[in-house]
Amino acid sequence: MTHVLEVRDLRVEAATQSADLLLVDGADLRVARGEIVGVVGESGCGKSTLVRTLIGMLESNVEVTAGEVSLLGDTVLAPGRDTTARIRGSKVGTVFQDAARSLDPLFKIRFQLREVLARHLPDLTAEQAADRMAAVLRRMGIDEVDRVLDSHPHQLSGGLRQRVAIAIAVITDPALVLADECTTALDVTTQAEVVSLFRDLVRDTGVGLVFITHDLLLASDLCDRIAVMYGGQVVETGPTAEVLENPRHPFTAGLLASVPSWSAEGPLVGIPGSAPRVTTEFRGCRFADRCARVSDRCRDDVGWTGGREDGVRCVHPLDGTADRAHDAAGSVPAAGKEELMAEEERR
Ligand SMILES: Nc1ncnc2c1ncn2[C@@H]1O[C@H](COP(=O)(O)OP(=O)(O)OP(=O)(O)O)[C@@H](O)[C@H]1O
Repeated sequence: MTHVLEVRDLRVEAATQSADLLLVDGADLRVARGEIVGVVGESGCGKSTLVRTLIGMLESNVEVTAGEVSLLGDTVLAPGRDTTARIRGSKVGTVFQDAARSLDPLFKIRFQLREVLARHLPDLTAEQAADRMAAVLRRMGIDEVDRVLDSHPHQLSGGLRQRVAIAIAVITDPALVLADECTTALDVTTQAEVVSLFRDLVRDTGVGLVFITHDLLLASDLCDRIAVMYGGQVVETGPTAEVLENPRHPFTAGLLASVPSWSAEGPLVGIPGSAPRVTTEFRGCRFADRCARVSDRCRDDVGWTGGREDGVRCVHPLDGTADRAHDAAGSVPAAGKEELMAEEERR
């Protein structure tokens, strides 16, 4: 099967004054037509770098050093070849957390949508362009099409601005949409509306969606498959229900244990400590220093248990809910447990 998106063994490095950092390491991701794949993880795990790589918007000190990316079977990124910037806006639409990044405050929405069409679909007549603009806004659940088209971004509510930002991302009928924390700044009700919009859009058009979020509840609600990232690596991947109901990576279990509704039966436990700064010299599991199951083997390069499609990057994966329950309460290394106990006592 030809996938809409196929990312293979992607490695992205950043040169800084103190060290060469590894922002994304060996990442794989596949998205089929009409599929929603969630990329979840803590802040700083490399989610946005992955998105910026896919749309050719990396900062000047950041470079792709290995791996390949294909869109609809065509290689768009490989050693010595990068055409990702060319397909941005036409075959790949992007929605960012802040609609301000997608919208220009100086221009009315009508002008901004027309600009996108003029750049990517220059053969459309004025009438066809007008029809398309009205249709895409209606698809976004917007009734007052003319008012919105004649507004500047600041005249619209936050929720409406984000709908327009999504409209800009999809007006060219892209094969793939990348949504990077695009519901994070919205209130809960608007968040639910945007999630429902995405669900309908994917069902009706067959577009592939990569939904980047740190919110596991949102991901569980929307996504068909999930890739959990930690320290620049995808550490666990599979169908959403399997990953979230039976997590195998201790980090995934820790993440779940810190979500209130998942931990209803047990204590709510955060993951003490923070992710390591991963330089190109770094070896071994990125999560080792925060993991109760750590052993010497974790200090070597850690491969996949199971495939990269349905597997876990761990040498001591959890097995079943009993393990998970134990780990949720005990996933904290000794030092972390002391921290938690001290905090309890202070309270
Ligand atoms: N240009 C850069 N130079 C050096 N380090 C960078 C650069 N861009 C990102 N990083 C670092 O790479 C890591 C991954 O960043 P990224 O923004 O991809 O993470 P993220 O998971 O999207 O986090 P967040 O949710 O906070 O945006 C972070 O530690 C970040 O500080």
